[in-house]
Amino acid sequence: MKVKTPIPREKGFDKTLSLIKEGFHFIPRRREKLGSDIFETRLIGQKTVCMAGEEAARVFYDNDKFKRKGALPKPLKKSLLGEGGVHEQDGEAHKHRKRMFLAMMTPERLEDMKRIAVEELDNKAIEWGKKDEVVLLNEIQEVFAVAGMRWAGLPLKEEEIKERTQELVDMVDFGGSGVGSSAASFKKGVSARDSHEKWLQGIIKKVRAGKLEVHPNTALYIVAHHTEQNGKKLDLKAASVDLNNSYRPLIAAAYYIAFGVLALHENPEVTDKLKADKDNYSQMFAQEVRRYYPFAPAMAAKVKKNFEWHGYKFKKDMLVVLDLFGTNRHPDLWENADEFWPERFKDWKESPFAFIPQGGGDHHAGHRCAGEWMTVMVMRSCFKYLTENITYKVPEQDLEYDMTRIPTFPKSGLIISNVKRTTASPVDLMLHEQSQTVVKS
Ligand code: HEM
Repeated sequence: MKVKTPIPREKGFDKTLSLIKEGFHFIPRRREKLGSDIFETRLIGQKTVCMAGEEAARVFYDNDKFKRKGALPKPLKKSLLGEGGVHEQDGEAHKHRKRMFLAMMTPERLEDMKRIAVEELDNKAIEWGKKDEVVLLNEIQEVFAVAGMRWAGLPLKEEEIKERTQELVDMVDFGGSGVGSSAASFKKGVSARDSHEKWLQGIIKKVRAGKLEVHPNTALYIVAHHTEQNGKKLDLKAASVDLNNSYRPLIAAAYYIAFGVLALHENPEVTDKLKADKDNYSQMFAQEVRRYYPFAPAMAAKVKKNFEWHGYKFKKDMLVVLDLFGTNRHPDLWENADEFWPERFKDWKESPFAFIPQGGGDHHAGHRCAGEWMTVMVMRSCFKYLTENITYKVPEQDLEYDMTRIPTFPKSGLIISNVKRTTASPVDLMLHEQSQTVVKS
């Protein structure tokens, strides 16, 4: 990690507009220009420290030094994350709420998720075979939306699928940069959340009243009956936000699937390696997709109490932003960091602070993503399905992706054509693959 002391300060006024314009490039460019992995700037009208690298992530995920209350920008809360959920809890309240999520992620339930996702994918592939071409990102978003809602135990009617899927997509992708999307698309994200939460609240009420029976191992049951530290059930709003948090983020993994198919297209030798799956190649491939391709650019927190680090005084309530994407591409941590090379994960010395596409640190004690194991398992199975169970072509299209858009994806949405199912059922795929249910980082 390169640290210049005193910590450099970016000249000029508030840089929020530059952040919106530059997206994933905002922090990495300034680290380069200022020659330091920590620098000071101004964002949303306040002094802000931006930082990147393993050492920075270790400090950022120290619960004694940082808190989440007041750190998340309002647009993100209103659309993507919701208000009153696990993301903005701190201390014991956070640990207690996080346990609720981790109780859903048992090995059996993760296997369930994988099975359901492959089933939905196979159903879709039957439809794809009847069409000239399909936009893979949209198709996988629907696969994951339906799989997530089924897995969570929600009573989803056939005629509701399109509407509920669109709500989930609008919450995650509100039409451009997550920070700087247009007012109209942001409004779409907010109204999608309102409608979805209202639907969930109705369902939770029925479960609590004993009018809807649901298996006790499902997210729906666990959230509906979860009690807070004060012994009271979660209030209905928070319950709907966190129930949504148990499956909505799977939509994010659809972007990784589109990027993975792009990687397969650009590196044709990878397809055979994926099929052979020697040394758990599919695991290495999924990890490299998460490392190399952009999804979450950064994470924000506020200083909990004054401390000094590298001679810099971090003052209580100061805004600090960790460069997630830049850490995954940091040259100190990754050889040829800007190359797509799954084999790098073969002898990788696992570190919970060097590889942080879904946050860093400890899943139980900190804010690291509760769905990381699920993400990797589902990604592996999808990539294996797409290479072993179907054949397809990638026609001429615009495969560029815009690094100022958050989330970003190949501009065409990744069109595939001439889809043919090569096996009648994906059952072999599911049986022969032993899942890794614990991904250390
Ligand atoms: C591509 C897939 C995903 C990405 C890129 C992603 C990314 C992230 C990131 C960056 C965080 C914040 C870490 C922090 O606060 O420092 C997070 C937290 C979280 N994620 Fe994910 N996530 C993904 C999939 C999932 C899935 C599938 C689930 C659930 C099934 C999930 C549930 C959560 C929850 C509940 C939190 C809050 C954890 C906490 O605050 O303690 N995520 N995720």
